[in-house]
Amino acid sequence: MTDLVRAAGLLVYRKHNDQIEYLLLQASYEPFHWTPPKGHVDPGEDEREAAIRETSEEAGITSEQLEIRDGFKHEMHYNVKNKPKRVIYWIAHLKNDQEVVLSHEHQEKKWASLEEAIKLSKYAEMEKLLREAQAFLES
Ligand SMILES: Nc1ncnc2c1ncn2[C@H]1C[C@H](O)[C@@H](COP(=O)(O)OP(=O)(O)OP(=O)(O)O)O1
Ligand SMILES: [Mg+2]
Repeated sequence: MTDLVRAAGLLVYRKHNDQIEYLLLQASYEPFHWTPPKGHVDPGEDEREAAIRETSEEAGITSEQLEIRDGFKHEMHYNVKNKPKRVIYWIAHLKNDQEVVLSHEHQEKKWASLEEAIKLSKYAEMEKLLREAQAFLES
């Protein structure tokens, strides 16, 4: 699998009035899709390091502000331009309610409930991640 594209991200959540909200970012390029902060794994990096770095770059949230939850790791696969892509996600709790700062790669941000997040992200693989995360967080 030499041409597997490796990416990783953090499904960042906060609790607002007892409701879990997930951070989604909208790409500033077509198809203007919504995903959690994530991106490609750099040479010499592992997935978890890449997930933390991308969250810092894309949302301005550093690891000190996050608690990455033990016991949850989700792998998803899809094709981009006919090449297989694998994205590994962890769940991370945003401990303080600080401002999300976008990079040029995204044009909008949203703190979304489970159902809002499923609608925004559209993809079946994202719905699976979100439902699994919600079940984990409610257990
Ligand atoms: N879960 C998914 N299932 C199917 N297609 C998806 C999914 N997420 C995104 N896509 C689509 C949207 C785009 O057309 C294309 C690439 O999107 P994406 O994987 O988010 O990479 P990206 O290059 O925009 O960002 P990144 O560098 O953060 O990985 O795949
Ligand atoms: Mg990205």
